[in-house]
Amino acid sequence: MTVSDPVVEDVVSTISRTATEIRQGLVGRRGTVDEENPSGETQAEADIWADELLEGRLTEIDGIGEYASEERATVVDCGADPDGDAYAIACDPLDGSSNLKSNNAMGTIFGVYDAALPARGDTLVAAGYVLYGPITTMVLATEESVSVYEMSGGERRLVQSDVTLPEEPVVYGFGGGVSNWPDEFEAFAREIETELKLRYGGAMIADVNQVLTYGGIFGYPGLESRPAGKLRLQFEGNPIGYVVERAGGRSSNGHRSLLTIDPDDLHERTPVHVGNAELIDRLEDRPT
Ligand SMILES: O=P(O)(O)OC[C@H]1O[C@](O)(COP(=O)(O)O)[C@@H](O)[C@@H]1O
Ligand SMILES: [Mg+2]
Ligand SMILES: [Mg+2]
Repeated sequence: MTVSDPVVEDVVSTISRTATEIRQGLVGRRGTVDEENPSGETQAEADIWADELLEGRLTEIDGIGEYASEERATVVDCGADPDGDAYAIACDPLDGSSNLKSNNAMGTIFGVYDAALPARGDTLVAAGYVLYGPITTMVLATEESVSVYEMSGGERRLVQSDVTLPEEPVVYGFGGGVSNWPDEFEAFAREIETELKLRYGGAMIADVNQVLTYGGIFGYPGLESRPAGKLRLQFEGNPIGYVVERAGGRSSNGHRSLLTIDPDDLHERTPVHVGNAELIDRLEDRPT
């Protein structure tokens, strides 16, 4: 099934082809390099490599005006104007790349914004992620629906359309470390852990995919030591918020939808909570 917007279709098929190469190219690129990304985190060899592959391909697409990623300081200008007819793409080339060491799941996240970056999440026209699990899958949310594809040989094959979160939540995963959680979040987490089953793997994409599959909640809260949390709004929070909201769930920074935050900076961080609406409502009901 192709996406009705031809530029978005071009982006999605380019990411499908590139993701297959990224997956194969992880072999031999598990080490870190002596560089930090704009968020001050040590980069893996694979982070830089995946970013360069995606940048090279996506900036060639007609109708794409900007490319930005977690791994580069500034927006790449590709000529067309995202405040006019063109779109802007924001990527997390490898989400969860610290899992390379232990060979656990990782992903590639993308958002297609109809605005110059940094942009609000409610200007997204599509967003999704590739999950490098035992099977490489893509979850794609557009204005029309949320679909799941299995990827093989650079092609994507639809396996589920009109995806919605299961009504009965089953799993939860919260990042950041209990000793670093603010008291209010800890109290919420204590409640949730008596109701749901823990699933936390250290790659947001893999953890969110469990929430989408089984129902539940994923959160990376603001921390005592870092009130804005760890995850980045443009590359992680917004795309994942868009996917989960399109699938009938909710996203939040603890107070309101991630998609309604006016960004000040390309690399700004935000607390991220996504999942079944009833659970996100309960989280927001607690004063923080
Ligand atoms: O190691 P922690 O604190 O649990 O952090 C895990 C979180 O960090 C991330 O790995 C950050 O993403 P990157 O790997 O793209 O920097 C998330 O995927 C994940 O949810
Ligand atoms: Mg990430
Ligand atoms: Mg990353």
